[in-house]
Amino acid sequence: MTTSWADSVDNSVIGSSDANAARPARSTYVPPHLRNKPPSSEPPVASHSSSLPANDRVNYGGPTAGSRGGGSYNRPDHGRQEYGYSGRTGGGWNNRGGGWDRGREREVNPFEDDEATDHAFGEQENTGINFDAYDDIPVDTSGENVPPPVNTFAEIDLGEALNHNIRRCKYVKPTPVQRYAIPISLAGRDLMACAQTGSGKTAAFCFPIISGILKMQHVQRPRIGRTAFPLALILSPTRELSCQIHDEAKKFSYQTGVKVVVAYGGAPINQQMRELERGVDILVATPGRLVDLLERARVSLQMIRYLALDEADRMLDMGFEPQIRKIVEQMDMPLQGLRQTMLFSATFPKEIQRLASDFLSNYVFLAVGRVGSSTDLIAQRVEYVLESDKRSHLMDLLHAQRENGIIGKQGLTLVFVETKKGADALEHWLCLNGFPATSIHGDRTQQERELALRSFKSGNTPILVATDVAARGLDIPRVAHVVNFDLPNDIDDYVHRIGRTGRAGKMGLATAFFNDNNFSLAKPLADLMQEANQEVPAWLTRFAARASYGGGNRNRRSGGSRFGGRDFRRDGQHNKGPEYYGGTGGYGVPASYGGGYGPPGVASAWD
Ligand SMILES: Nc1ncnc2c1ncn2[C@@H]1O[C@H](COP(=O)(O)OP(=O)(O)OP(=O)(O)O)[C@@H](O)[C@H]1O
Repeated sequence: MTTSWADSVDNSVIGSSDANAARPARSTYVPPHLRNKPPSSEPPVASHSSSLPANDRVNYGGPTAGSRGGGSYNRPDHGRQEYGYSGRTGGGWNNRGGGWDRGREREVNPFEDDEATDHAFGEQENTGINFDAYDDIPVDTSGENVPPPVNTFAEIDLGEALNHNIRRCKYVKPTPVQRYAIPISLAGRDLMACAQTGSGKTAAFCFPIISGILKMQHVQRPRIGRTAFPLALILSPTRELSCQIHDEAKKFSYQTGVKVVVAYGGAPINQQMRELERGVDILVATPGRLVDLLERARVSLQMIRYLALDEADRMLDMGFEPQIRKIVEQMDMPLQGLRQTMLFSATFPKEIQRLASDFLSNYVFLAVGRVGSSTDLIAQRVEYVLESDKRSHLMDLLHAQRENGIIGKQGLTLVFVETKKGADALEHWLCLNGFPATSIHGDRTQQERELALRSFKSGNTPILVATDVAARGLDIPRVAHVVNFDLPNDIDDYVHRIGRTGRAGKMGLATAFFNDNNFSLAKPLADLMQEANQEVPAWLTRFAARASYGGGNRNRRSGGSRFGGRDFRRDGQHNKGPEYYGGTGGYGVPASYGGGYGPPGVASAWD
């Protein structure tokens, strides 16, 4: 029995280095940042003895063995019972209850929404995937004893339940990144994977995690107050992306018994804490909200077996690195080697690769496609447009689209701007001019952000004006056109932005408005377009030449080899000190990277 705060500190589990170790029950969990603190009369963390079932996974064998501490998970689905906000009823919060209908304790069918959407858009199946587009894609792996790739899902032992969900997702065969990354991860190897936008990275890290959890035997988790002990942690830089990964992971783990929970900023934390109390195997989170939950002792990372960072280069750039280090290195997560770590992105600058290697152990580096580049599926146009002409130019584009019938439900347009104010103003102006638009940026409430995204996805407002908060990861079907109304400062941001179209083998169009203010982007943009077999206008080539001579190019990919993603370990310089990163040209002057994400003050837009 815990009698005092000091006792609870003494009794707490301190820095487990053995993720497999079963811990004796304690009544109060003390988060690592509070351990060894002097006793206080007011414990900062409420001590609750709880009879709630812990998340023990004992002998869980998949769909046929479907039982766990809290009851059977293999109940037939009885359809989606809406509670909370559905978007159709208006008001309130989107309920992301981990896919459970609490009223009836039944797992909600996550595929129902897809079926409804397919029906609404007259689509029967995922037939748009053009795998031929990927056939001659270059693939590069490095590291010791790299496990060989597979050609089909059947070749991989993912388990019947997961295979069934893959079929439900209408995934017929693995995409190239999945062909390589899944066997590497299933072999237990750490992985740094670069693959082009829209190429299926989410499944590439979710499948091995879910399959690994299903294979775990006798995992006994501590029963400590209200603390949740997830087995896997997936971190992503934005709230919307975390929600999307959560939705995908729920589909992949439907009726497997694996419980997925999401925690992100801007939404009520109490609701998320309640969900965590009900049990969690895979926690998908944004870093800020996770740190909050860790400090409140509502989550402990001591049982983590799998750590995945999506958009890993973004997660390790200047804005997020301290939070990520805190989560991974200063709380109670097992050390690298004792957990499996997977880092994924479409872009991986070398200085970030070096930082990332701190989190990895004997890892495999995988590059699929011209990494850091855009896919050939996106037709890229760049037009010289003065600041003062941008609105009328956009209007011309939209009118042309309307005439060609590619606006509305079947053809969504995503317009990127530099600032939150700029997003509001452009949205307002578009609406005034008869183009239904909405916007997403860091100054909008989370409810507004989620509502805007839903309205855009459904085609109700087929134009979304966005800041970089929507640049990464979001998988919105039917985005036909991405307009860079304001170009970003960083070429990697450009790659991610235009990657909101041309996904999963489908074609897309990206138009950029360029003017003298974008001088520093001229060379990397021209290089990138050339790499992707796009027509580079003569005036841009001239800008690029001037930029190379005049030192105007401070962008990190100025050296741009044809195969942009290379394992930095191969350079033989990765043991060098900081001077390596201060080199001229090529990758990385520290002052330039991160520049694309704006000053530190705007980082909140990403949380
Ligand atoms: N094997 C597959 N077969 C068919 N479709 C797939 C397959 N794998 C993934 N997809 C679909 O491809 C789309 C893009 O996948 P995903 O969002 O994981 O891309 P990504 O590589 O993470 O992109 P980004 O770099 O923008 O984050 C999704 O709609 C997903 O459902």
